[in-house]
Amino acid sequence: MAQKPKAPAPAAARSRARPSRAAASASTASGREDPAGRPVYLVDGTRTPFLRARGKPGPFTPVDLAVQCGRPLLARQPFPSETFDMVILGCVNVIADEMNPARVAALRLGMGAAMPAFTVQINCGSGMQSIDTAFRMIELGKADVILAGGAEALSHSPLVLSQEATKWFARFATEKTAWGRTAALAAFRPEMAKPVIGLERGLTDPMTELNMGQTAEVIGHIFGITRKAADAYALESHLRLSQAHKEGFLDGELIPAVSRDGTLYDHDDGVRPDTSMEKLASLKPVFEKPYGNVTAGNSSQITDGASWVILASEEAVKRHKLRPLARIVDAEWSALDPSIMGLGPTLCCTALLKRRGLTREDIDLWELNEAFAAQVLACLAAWEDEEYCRDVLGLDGVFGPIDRDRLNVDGGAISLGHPVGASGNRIVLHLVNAMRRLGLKRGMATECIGGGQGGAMLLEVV
Ligand SMILES: CC(=O)SCCNC(=O)CCNC(=O)[C@H](O)C(C)(C)COP(=O)(O)OP(=O)(O)OC[C@H]1O[C@@H](n2cnc3c(N)ncnc32)[C@H](O)[C@@H]1OP(=O)(O)O
Repeated sequence: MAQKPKAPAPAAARSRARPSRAAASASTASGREDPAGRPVYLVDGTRTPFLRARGKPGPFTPVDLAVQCGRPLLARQPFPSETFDMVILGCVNVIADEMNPARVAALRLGMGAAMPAFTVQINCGSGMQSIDTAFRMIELGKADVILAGGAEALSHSPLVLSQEATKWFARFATEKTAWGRTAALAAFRPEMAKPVIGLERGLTDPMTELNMGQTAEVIGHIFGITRKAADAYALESHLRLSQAHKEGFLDGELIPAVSRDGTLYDHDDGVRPDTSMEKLASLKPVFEKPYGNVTAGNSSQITDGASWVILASEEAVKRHKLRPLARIVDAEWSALDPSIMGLGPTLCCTALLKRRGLTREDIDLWELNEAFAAQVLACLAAWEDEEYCRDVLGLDGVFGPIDRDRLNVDGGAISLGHPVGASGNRIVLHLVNAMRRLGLKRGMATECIGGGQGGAMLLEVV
């Protein structure tokens, strides 16, 4: 069993009944029978460079990002864009002039006025949910070719005002007399102008009032993840991504973007090849001061970016002579206490493998979204913890270790950034490309989801 850290428990954990390894009342959708429908293939995909949010709105809105990597993707297909049956886009922070960004993106991509499109929002699971929804539609014979993506511009996140402010604006707008408007004006209080979702971009769970970093502190504490282990994980993430850039491992997947003023954005700008354990150790905890372990260096970065994949049925693959990259085998979603949301991957991956009659050893490559180093490491520790595996995952023995050489081999959200609505899509796309490069067969992409959920997708290279 992992050692408890010497520092006091994070305030987030002390201030409420601290969930133990076994306390998670968790569920998965695994009761569902496998519909054993038509095979579904991932045939292509692209993403934009991931660009750090730098305190002011960046060069691209969510739809701009979706269009930037969508246009070259559509252009390189052997069929016209009207062939798509549907466009599905994950986006968490939709901006006011891009309501239903899926549809706005489809129109701006020139996919025709008759192209149906909808947006999905399940926080950090949005970009993977779009793939799962497309997968199920094709599997059930409701569609043949779907464009499924995720787009997020955290630098453009709208500021959301309180219900009190909303009521005040409604009252002011509907007062018909000068006296009524004056009375409404007199009722305005400056604190009403304070956004309830502000520059922290909705990264606080509304039920527990813990922000995402605090939830990482909680599970890091439960599983005894040390600061040194988290920093070492973060350092490796930067080294792996910078190596992947150097070796051209991201070519084909990463598409440069050009802003309206003509500036070219052709690389992920969050990666720090020059970081070191010393530099990481010097950073102060951000979410639990002064004893926490989660810092700017071992957290995912706040970033803008988009990613698309194309899914196709077997018939569509034959008809358009497409080259499938992988088959989507199955997907699974789980839910758990929001204050330990980071453990979501342990539930859905375990349930998914069980349903498929597979074990951890059958998975050649893993992409586990790096929300926080402490969160990734807590998942790995949970899978090796007998009590957790028995009481929460319902296993007879431990799930077992995941080899670091098979996990996030080209870095992840700590070095690359985490545009929340896009990341789930990117990890699926990258998993497929990395498996093909390494000559591997079966991979799992998984992510924790703010609000207390987890998502997992199983793919096989064809
Ligand atoms: C379900 C889920 O997926 S939950 C996850 C959802 N996403 C999140 O919650 C986002 C989590 N991340 C964050 O909130 C933010 O990145 C924070 C609050 C941790 C940090 O934000 P910022 O302070 O803006 O980060 P920033 O990148 O500016 O780094 C702060 C400092 O650390 C330094 N730093 C950061 N990383 C490193 C590094 N790897 N090496 C050396 N220095 C570093 C920076 O240089 C900077 O120093 P400076 O102020 O002297 O320039």
